[in-house]
Amino acid sequence: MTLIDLISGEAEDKRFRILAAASLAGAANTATVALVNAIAQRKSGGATLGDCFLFLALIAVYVVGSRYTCHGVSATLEDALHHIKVRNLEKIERASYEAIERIGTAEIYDRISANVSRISSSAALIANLLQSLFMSVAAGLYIATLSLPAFALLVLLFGAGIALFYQKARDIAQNLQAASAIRMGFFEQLTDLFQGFKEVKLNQRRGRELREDIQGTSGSLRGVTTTSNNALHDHWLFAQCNLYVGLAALIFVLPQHVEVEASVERLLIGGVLLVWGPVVTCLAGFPVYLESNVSLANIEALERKLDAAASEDEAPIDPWKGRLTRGIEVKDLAYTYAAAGAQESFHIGPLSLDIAAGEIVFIVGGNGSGKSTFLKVLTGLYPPSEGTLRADRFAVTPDKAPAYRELISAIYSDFHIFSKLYGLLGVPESSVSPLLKRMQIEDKTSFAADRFTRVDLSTGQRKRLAMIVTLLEDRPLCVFDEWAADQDPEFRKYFYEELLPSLKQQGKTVIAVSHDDRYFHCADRVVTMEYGQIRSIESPHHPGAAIPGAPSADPRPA
Ligand SMILES: Nc1ncnc2c1ncn2[C@@H]1O[C@H](COP(=O)(O)OP(=O)(O)OP(=O)(O)O)[C@@H](O)[C@H]1O
Repeated sequence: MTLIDLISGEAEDKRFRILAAASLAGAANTATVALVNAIAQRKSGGATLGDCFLFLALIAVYVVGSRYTCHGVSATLEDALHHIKVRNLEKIERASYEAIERIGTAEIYDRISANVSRISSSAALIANLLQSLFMSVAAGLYIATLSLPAFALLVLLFGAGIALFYQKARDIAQNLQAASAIRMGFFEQLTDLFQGFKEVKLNQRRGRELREDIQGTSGSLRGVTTTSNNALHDHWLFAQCNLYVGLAALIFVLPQHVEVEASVERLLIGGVLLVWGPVVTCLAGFPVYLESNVSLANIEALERKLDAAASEDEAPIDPWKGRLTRGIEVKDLAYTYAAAGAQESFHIGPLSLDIAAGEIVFIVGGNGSGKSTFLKVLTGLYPPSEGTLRADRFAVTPDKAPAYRELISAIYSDFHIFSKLYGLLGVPESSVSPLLKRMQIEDKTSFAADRFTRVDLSTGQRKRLAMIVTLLEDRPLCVFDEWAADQDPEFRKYFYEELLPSLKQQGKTVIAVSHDDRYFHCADRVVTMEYGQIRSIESPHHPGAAIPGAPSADPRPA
């Protein structure tokens, strides 16, 4: 799709009015020049009062037509871009977490913000282009009325020039596409720099090496952009030469073959100069037009990826209706990350585990044993590659996964606190304040107008804010990934010995990843993971008791 297709599709019934306004503006502009030419050619008398009125009327038509065209194109383009953004946001919402992780945030940010802005900046260009096009047509007709052979000669010359121009434009578009890919790499490296700024500050060599990499990318970008700009300038020169050829043909070639009066000759030259203005306008805007088309192609490519990633129905099947009464059954469940290069990708499973409603289960194990990955599968973020996940005996299939996730309130290790309490908008301050007190952060932040007044707190305090959100959500299944890791000893004790039991008392099921072995007794069962497998399932309240389904063999891969 090109920029013109986009605007044309969006304009619908406005399309005709915009085209009519552009053609009126173009024709009025041409007629103004023709009128001035005609007055200048008069042998006697000069301009009349009628000429003066006609002149003013033509200017008025031009102003009204041009204004309508510009405003119409700009509003239509902004409407189209707004729809693109809204459509993509909906697609992002319906895409699986796994797919968004794979696509990466750099590409999505770049397409939905930078590319959309680039297209937005071309509205004036398109409006000018439309008017210039009609002006060229009107000027062509004017030339045709003066001399048909001159008209035919110019159409032949300009037609050949335009065909060559567009042929070459394809190479430039490819260059612009390459520049766009490099620009995204540049953006990723800048993100790396700012996210790791502390680390860069502590290590000059790291900073230097990262800067060298970013400079390398910037250098590549400079190379590709310079090539594109040079090619565009060469194009512009070529088009200018094409016009000179047209003028030369009229002055030197035409009179050799066709009888042309001197006065007509002058008018013809005036006519060509009249075409010159709009053509130069079009040429000057050509780079922006090409770049906008590349941006549009990028957005379309992202949309295709999001379409392929759309795994979730807007109206999922919901057999649970917000309740979990029996529990969760995991049967031979496995998940494998997508392979990255030659390295074998990590996988968990096959895992089997039953979690009864109201139970507190700790998932423990060494770093990289697959605990967080298991939690993501358990919470319906990653679809199992094999096996089944059931809640209250209903299989969590893609058509039910969104409803299943509504049973869960989770604080992942890379949790996020939203700027507003989305999902809970309208919750009264009187419900939040006691929780701020309970989490001992009432002197650090408060709650007003659907948001916490401050969220720039310490990691442990931010986790307490996340816990407040969980408590407010009041869902039957609570999942915590190393929540206590950043808490002081006093609060860690509070989490294990008071908070978790109180959740259990409310009938909630709790699954928590933990490294705090001194609190393992707070769980009903402790599931130990190793190399993506369950190594053991123990019940701290019944040590040594045989746990059904607990594997005993060494799970390490052979
Ligand atoms: N997004 C990802 N893409 C590909 N592989 C991943 C991804 N996230 C994790 N892994 C792989 O999965 C392995 C297990 O990671 P996971 O976070 O599940 O471990 P963990 O047991 O929670 O570790 P820790 O105790 O350190 O938090 C990692 O070693 C890594 O190789």
